[in-house]
Amino acid sequence: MIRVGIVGGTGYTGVELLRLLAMHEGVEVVTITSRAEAGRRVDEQFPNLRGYYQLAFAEPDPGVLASCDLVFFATPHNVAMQLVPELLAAGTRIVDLSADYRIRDAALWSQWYGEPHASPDLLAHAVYGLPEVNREQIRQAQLVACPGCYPTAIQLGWIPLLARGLVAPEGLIASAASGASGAGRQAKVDNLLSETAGSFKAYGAAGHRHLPEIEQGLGDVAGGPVAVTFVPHLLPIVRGIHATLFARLLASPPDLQALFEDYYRDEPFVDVLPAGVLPQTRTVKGANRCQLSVIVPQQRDTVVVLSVIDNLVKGASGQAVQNMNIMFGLPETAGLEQIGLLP
Ligand SMILES: NC(=O)C1=CN([C@@H]2O[C@H](COP(=O)(O)OP(=O)(O)OC[C@H]3O[C@@H](n4cnc5c(N)ncnc54)[C@H](OP(=O)(O)O)[C@@H]3O)[C@@H](O)[C@H]2O)C=CC1
Ligand SMILES: CC(=O)N[C@@H](CCC(=O)OP(=O)(O)O)C(=O)O
Repeated sequence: MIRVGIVGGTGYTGVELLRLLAMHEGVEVVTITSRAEAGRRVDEQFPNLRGYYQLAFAEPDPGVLASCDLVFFATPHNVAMQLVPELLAAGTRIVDLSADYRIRDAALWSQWYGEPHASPDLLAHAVYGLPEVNREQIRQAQLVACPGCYPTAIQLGWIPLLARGLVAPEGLIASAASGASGAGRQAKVDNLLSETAGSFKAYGAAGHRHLPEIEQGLGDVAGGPVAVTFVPHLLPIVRGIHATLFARLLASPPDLQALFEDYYRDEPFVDVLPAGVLPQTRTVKGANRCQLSVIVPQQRDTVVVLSVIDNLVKGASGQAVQNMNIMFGLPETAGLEQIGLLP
């Protein structure tokens, strides 16, 4: 049994980790933290978990966390980076769902996150936890930085085209939309039902903090710099991301449907839909799955990729469990076989 700790158990990604790990036979959750709810039973706070956990929330205790084989951080940025150095020194492995270790360049991180990085020396040791790109490095990693939700949907859509050098790397355009759970469980006026329902809007259009992460990851795949225009939107749904990705083809392309199917043939959690079938957020809701379609509208020189994920599963907690499975030599699909909820 892998002894697991979770820091940040009362956010949406924390409770989603608990839901997924309850079905995972190789894991025992030994501690789960919340400062606000310390002492309260987990299944009292989240009745969907009744019968699965006997635990109560606890204050984060570095000693208890250091006794775990693996600690998940499901916390806002600037939390993991304070505790991770001590836990790594104790031999505990880390999967961080926050942005603290996603960007290799500490100055670039500070520019987008607005504060100095607390453990910049560890950035070079962190492995970016997108298994479809970094599976081999993840196996040995002590510290895995789980990708953000938009970066997961967007990178998986463009990777086959950039890896094969088929599109112009400097002119990539991503229009993506997220359900409101992407903003977390903190109370904010912008996320009230009456602010979101029945409406659709862009936000962060002048620059979103996921941009440097997307450009870094795609640059690694392309083998050189890429430039992305990224505009996120807020969808009046709870879960789901839909990304519409535009890129200019450099030459008359090969059969792109066959290329995508071939590229992701052995990936358990990336599903290239048949030609003519377009993805929907509801078919991946609750599932650790990215569904993709590739199209060349009007047979011109722009290729469009459509990519959907559940932001809380393949975009966060499911991907975190996938990383844990790889790190501990378990079947990659363990605990992650849920089918999307339709409708
Ligand atoms: N929501 C999503 O779709 C996605 C989120 N992420 C990332 O995952 C992380 C968690 O997101 P989400 O679950 O939405 O966040 P929430 O804001 O909903 O939850 C935050 C959790 O962190 C705990 N926490 C906050 N501050 C501290 C602190 N200083 N020390 C210890 N614990 C703290 C809170 O508990 P308490 O304050 O009681 O201790 C709470 O349990 C974020 O970094 C987010 O960016 C990544 C991908 C997708
Ligand atoms: C709808 C919504 O507000 N989404 C969030 C994305 C949250 C996320 O997952 O990003 P990190 O993991 O990098 O925090 C946003 O745009 O800020």
